[in-house]
Amino acid sequence: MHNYIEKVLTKLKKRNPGEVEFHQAVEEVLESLEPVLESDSSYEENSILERIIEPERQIIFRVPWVNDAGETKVNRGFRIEFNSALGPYKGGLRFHPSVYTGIVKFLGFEQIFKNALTGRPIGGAKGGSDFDPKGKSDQEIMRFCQSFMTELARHIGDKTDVPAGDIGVGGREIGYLFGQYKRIKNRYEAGVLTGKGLSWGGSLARTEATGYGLVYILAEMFKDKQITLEGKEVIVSGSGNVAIYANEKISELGAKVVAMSDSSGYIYDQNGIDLDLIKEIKEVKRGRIKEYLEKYPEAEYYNQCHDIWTVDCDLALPCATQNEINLEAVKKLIENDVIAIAEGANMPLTPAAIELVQANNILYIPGKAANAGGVATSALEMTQNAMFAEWSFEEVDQKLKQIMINIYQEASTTAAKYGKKGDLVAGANIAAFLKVANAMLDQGVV
Ligand SMILES: NC(=O)C1=CN([C@@H]2O[C@H](COP(=O)(O)OP(=O)(O)OC[C@H]3O[C@@H](n4cnc5c(N)ncnc54)[C@H](O)[C@@H]3O)[C@@H](O)[C@H]2O)C=CC1
Ligand SMILES: O=C(O)CCC(=O)C(=O)O
Repeated sequence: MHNYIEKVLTKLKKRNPGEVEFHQAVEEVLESLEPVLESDSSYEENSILERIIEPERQIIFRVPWVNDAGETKVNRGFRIEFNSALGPYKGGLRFHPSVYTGIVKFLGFEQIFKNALTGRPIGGAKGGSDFDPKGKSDQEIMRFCQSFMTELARHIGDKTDVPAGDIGVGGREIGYLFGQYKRIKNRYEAGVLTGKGLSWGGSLARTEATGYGLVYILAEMFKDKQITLEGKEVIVSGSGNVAIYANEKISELGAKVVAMSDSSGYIYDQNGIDLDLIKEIKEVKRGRIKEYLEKYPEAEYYNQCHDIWTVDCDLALPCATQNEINLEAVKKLIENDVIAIAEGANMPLTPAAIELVQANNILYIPGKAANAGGVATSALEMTQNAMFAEWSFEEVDQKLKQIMINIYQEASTTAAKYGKKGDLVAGANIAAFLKVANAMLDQGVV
């Protein structure tokens, strides 16, 4: 490993003890930068790595709220404003009990590079809370969101920092957050959040964008490799926003999704998953995936969500959460002759899993390229808000598709240029790094 990278990683671990997901995300990016650092010493001379791994601002705050039983609860809120070299901070909010600084920092760090790949003028950020939305009433969710925004409001703005959804934060939560922001600021600032409702500043196709974008980039890679999607059997983990719309688009293109999951287990339906039923269970009833069996008793349910990767498939689309595919899971996928893995989730493969995937020449698209369609469409939502315009579904979808094609081509050509032909991890990391690092050089020591 390049001395400079090794020195920075050692310092990172010392200064951010215990934040293992953050270490993992940084290590993956920095390791691919070796050819760049060797060919241009200005990054080292200007301490770009030391600066790029240090968030510009970290906000941690108390979120008190009252549950339906009248008890006062306290959660912790986070917003990590990581890098603004390319534009206002941009990235989602995650509500999940596992959220702590290490998770928010890994997600914020990934977001810097993902956002750079979209070609839109957006910096990187992430936020959230250790609040668990599971089992909470609508009123409890609203009170929590209002309390969360009461503090967050002072830190964000349409030209400062623009949050959106992530795990546990969808259209309902964005609505409550936006309502409270508007009330506090006494100003209709549509561009302060993305993922809004269609009648109050949201963009058509933002709901579908991450899942659709994932399939668009996969389709572009398959076109390049002359492989067809038609008839392929697919595993999509998760059954939330990304998973549902990845399923929708890949099915439309002729593939068959045979397994989906939630945090309690997974279902296998050899006839192909009935997506309308999944939407009903997850988007309307907010229920568990197991309820699928009530309509399709011949389908199978297993109560270990991680075992979904033992299902025979051609394509694996992890769309649930970080580190959901470990070495053991990848061995199983390879044994079952998987052709390609594309990451809808952020960092779903462990480092050992990625290494084995690459050693076996499995086609692989890393999350910061593969799931960039969501944030890219958020940037399109910001553009529409700034222009007081509303584009049609087809117009946004077409722009999204073109952005995903561009990301694939940029990652592929950059990989080849730096001697890593076919390695989209290196290609995506290097292409994104060059944009952000060069902007930082231009802007001086800030
Ligand atoms: N929503 C967006 O626009 C974007 C989301 N992502 C990433 O995609 C992933 C999913 O996010 P969303 O779909 O937005 O969240 P969501 O909250 O809509 O859905 C998450 C789904 O994953 C399931 N899940 C959680 N832990 C699981 C586990 N260990 N095994 C199986 N299923 C599990 C949940 O039950 C739920 O179905 C996350 O990694 C997120 O960071 C990435 C880019 C954009
Ligand atoms: O739309 C956005 O701003 C953020 C989406 C997101 O959280 C992500 O890309 O991981």
